[in-house]
Amino acid sequence: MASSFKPEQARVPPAFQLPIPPVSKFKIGLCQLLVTADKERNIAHARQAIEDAAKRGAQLVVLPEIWNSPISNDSFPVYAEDIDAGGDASPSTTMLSEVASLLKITIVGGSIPERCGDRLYNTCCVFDTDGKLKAKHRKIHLFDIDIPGKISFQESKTFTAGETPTVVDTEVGRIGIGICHDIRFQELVMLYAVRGAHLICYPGAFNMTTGPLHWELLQRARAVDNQLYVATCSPARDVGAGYVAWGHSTLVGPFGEILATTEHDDAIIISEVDYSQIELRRTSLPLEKQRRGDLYQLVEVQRLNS
Ligand SMILES: NC(=O)CCC(=O)C(=O)O
Repeated sequence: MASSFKPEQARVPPAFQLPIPPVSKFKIGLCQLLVTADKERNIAHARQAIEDAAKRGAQLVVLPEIWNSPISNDSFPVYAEDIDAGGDASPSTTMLSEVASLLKITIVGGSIPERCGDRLYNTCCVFDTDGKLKAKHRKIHLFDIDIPGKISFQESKTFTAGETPTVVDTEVGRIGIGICHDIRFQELVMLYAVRGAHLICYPGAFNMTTGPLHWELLQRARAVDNQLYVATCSPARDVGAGYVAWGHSTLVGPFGEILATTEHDDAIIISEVDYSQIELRRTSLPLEKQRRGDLYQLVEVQRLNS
C-alpha cells in the first residue's frame, strides 16, 4: 500500500557526486523493433537485433517498451510473464539473460507485461554481462490519457504502478531507469541525478498525438536539466496496430544535443556515449553549484511501509 506523504518522512538528498564509471566511452545500441501479435517471433526478432547491435560494437543494448506484446489492455494479461519464476515462465527475460551472458553485454531489456501474483506490471529488466538480473523497474507513472478525437488509453485498467525508483550500477556506468510516461516527471530524473546516474534509459512508446510535440522535447529537457545522457527506445511504427507508436528512438547528450536518432521504421541505432562530456558540461556550466538550495529543495520521501 502506498503511504501518504508526511513531512517527517522527507529527506533532502545530498548534492550529487558523479561516480567514476567503469568505462568512459562505449557504444550503445537502441533496437527499435517492429512488434507483432506473435510472441515467439517477437522474442526471436529481439534476439536477432541484440546480436546485430553487439556485432556492431554495442556494449549496452536497449529495447523498446512492451516489445513482446501488442500495446493493448486485452493483450497485457495474455502476454504477461512471471519474471521472478524465470525459465519457461518467462521466455522473454530468459532470452535476454542468455544473450547478455553469451555476448558479454549489458541489456536494458525494454519492458514486458509482468505477472506477480494477481497483479500485472509494466516492467523493465536490466541484465549484466554475466546474464544476471541486476534490476527490475516497474513503471511508476501509468499512462492514462483522454484527448477526445485523438487518443484515449488507460494503462491503469490493467497495470499496477511500481513503487520504486531504479538506479543500477552496470559495467557501462550508473543507469537510471524510467518507462515511457515516467519521462514526464522531472523529479524522478532529478533524484537519479543526485544518486549519480550517468545515463537514463527510457524504453518508451509515445503515440501519434503527443509524440510529435513532446517526445524529443522531454528527452532533451531531462538531459540538459540534469547534464547527463538520455537514451530512449520505442517500438517501430505499425499503422495497422491498435496503438500506433511514434518511433524516433534517440540518444541525447548532457548538453541537450541529439547524438543519434531515427524515423519510425524497424532500425538499430549505434552511437557513442562519452561520459567525459558530463564532467565537461558540468564544469563549464556548473548548475549544481548555482542551484539555490536556500530557496527550494528536492525532497525524497522515505517509504516507511514498503
Ligand atoms: N506508453 C506510454 O507511457 C506513452 C506515454 C505517452 O505517449 C505520453 O504522451 O506521455
